[in-house]
Amino acid sequence: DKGSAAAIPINEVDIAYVTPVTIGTPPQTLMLDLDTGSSDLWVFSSLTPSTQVRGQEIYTPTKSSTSKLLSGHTWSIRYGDGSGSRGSVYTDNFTIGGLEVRSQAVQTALEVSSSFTQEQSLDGLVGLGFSTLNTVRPSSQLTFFDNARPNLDEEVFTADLKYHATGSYDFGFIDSKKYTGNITYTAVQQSPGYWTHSLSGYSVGSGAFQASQISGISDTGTTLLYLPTAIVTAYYRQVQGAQNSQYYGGYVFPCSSTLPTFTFGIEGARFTIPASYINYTRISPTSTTCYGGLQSSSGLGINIFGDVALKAAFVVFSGTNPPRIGFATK
Ligand SMILES: CC[C@H](C)[C@H](NC(=O)[C@@H](NC[C@H](O)[C@@H](N)CC(C)C)C(C)C)C(=O)N[C@@H](Cc1ccccc1)C(=O)OC
Repeated sequence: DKGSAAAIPINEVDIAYVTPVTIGTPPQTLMLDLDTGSSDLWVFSSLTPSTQVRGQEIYTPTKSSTSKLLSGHTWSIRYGDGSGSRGSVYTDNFTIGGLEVRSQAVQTALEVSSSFTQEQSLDGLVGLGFSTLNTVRPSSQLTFFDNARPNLDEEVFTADLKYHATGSYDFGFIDSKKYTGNITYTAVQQSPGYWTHSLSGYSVGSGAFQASQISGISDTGTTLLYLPTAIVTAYYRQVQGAQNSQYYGGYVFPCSSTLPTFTFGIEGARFTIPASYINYTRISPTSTTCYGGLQSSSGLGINIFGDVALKAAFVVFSGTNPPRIGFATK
């Protein structure tokens, strides 16, 4: 078995990517954020208070002949950006890109935080982290990937996220048309449940490569790239007028500044993030001050290789034993 689906940016600065999925019988289509940084599959639903729904598509379990309440089960999740949601649980048929899982746990939101209400193009998340992170209690549930794995041609899924364009997620196969050269794999530490791995180092612009093991998580659900302060300050030292703003909560610079590229290593391979990906967004529509796509991880307690980095590569999440992650140029 295998599947392939679009990864569509939800706004003009790629703040997140959504993928069409179908749930239930007859199929209900929702646009969900496939998130390797968490492991709950939750959706806006008919149980979500209408005051918290603003334009999202909802899943209505009572309209599906194959839905079943997972009685007595609840969930509650908090993300690194402070957002969160909680609710009850159904099982139902769930399909991404033609790949179906029967009796997938679909977590129906009874409450969502305001940032989810405000994001009207995002109808929920599909957690693709390791199932150990799932928050359903009293019994935790398996991710879509863990449920699909026994039927997949190959125990992998791949992410081909694109800058200001639609990319794709593939399940069960590696599409050789989507990358160039070889895939470089590196070991994954699967506890506590993120896709945790190391970079072999970095370079700023045409500067020398600094070899150093930098551990972090590859997280398709996080927009930006968060690295240790020393690396981030070395980068912005090359940017005219850059400053670390308390007010804006990170590095900002004049939008007209010339930014260097940023290169990260995976084992012996090198991946270069174009300057345009790091010139992330104006701090307001009419401002000439811009916010960087590379920020310090010091407040997070974890380095996060988010979309700004991932969209510079073709990424293979391999559920083999032991798990590993692969990067290729494209
Ligand atoms: C089950 C909880 C999941 C795994 C949650 N995962 C995350 O927060 C990770 N991914 C975050 C998501 O990708 C998020 N950006 C999706 C959007 C649409 C809201 C972060 C760390 C990159 C987590 O670790 N939450 C922390 C809260 C946290 C994390 C980081 C920093 C500060 C606080 C927690 O509650 O752990 C039990």
